[in-house]
Amino acid sequence: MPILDKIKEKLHLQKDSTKDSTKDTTKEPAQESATTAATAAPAGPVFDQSKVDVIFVLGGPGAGKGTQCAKIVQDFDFAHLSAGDLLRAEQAREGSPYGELIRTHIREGRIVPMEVTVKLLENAMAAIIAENRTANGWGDGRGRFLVDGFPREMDQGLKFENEVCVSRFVLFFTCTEEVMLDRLLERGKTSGREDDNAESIKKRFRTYQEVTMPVIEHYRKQDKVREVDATSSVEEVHAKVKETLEPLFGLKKD
Ligand SMILES: Nc1ncnc2c1ncn2[C@@H]1O[C@H](COP(=O)(O)OP(=O)(O)OP(=O)(O)O)[C@@H](O)[C@H]1O
Ligand SMILES: O=c1ccn([C@@H]2O[C@H](COP(=O)(O)O)[C@@H](O)[C@H]2O)c(=O)[nH]1
Repeated sequence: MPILDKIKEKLHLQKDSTKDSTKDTTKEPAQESATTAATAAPAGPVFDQSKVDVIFVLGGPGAGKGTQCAKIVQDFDFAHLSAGDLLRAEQAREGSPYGELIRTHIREGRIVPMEVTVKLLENAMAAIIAENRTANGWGDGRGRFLVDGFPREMDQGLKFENEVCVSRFVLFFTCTEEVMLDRLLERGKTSGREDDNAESIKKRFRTYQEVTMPVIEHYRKQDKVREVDATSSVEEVHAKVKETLEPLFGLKKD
């Protein structure tokens, strides 16, 4: 069986609208299925953008996306989902049929087939929303997510926005390759990541330039990019991020 079909089958990629706690449930089931059958159109995003805020967090490898997301969740009521972390967890999960596929893609700096990543993100969002958090922007099917390191390619973004949730905007961290390389080589001394070595980093930079930068340009044309220079210290970068987010979301209440 082709690998993508195998992935779809194993991850149960057929839409399950019963999981959706944010959708309009007032329609009669018969009416719903009749509409679906008549138009055969996709059901639309699982999560309603008026209830669920998604910020895509992008920037080159080592720009500091993960570091800044960790700081954002200290100040704001967001849940942080790193696409790379979800993939590494799936890779390490005993019995996962995708372990080897994910490992080789990550080592080669390539993008894992989007079906896997989009489903992992959707599942993680659904699980967090089901917790019914009481924080600002949460509860009753609502939620706020930083989706870190995603979308890495245009098709991923389109699939996520068509099937999971439309994003609010992209938080884009800019940094020079020279600085990012230094950071990643330093991180590689302790991270245990198979892709924090000079050879993989070079490939990741190429993928970023060729495949991910067009995603930024796409959202820039829609005026959906908030850009932050990430070359300065962690605290300085965070201060700039805070200025961007505070008027929109308000600080966490202690
Ligand atoms: N502003 C900063 N100044 C100095 N070092 C930083 C800064 N931000 C992050 N770092 C360090 O650089 C390394 C990479 O940061 P981080 O993991 O946050 O980047 P990333 O963009 O998430 O990377 P990747 O895409 O590879 O996961 C880490 O070791 C982190 O501690
Ligand atoms: O949407 C995604 C995100 C990540 N990957 C793969 O994971 C590695 C590491 O990602 P980090 O964000 O640096 O943790 C990345 O190089 C890709 O190989 C992906 O395929 N799709």
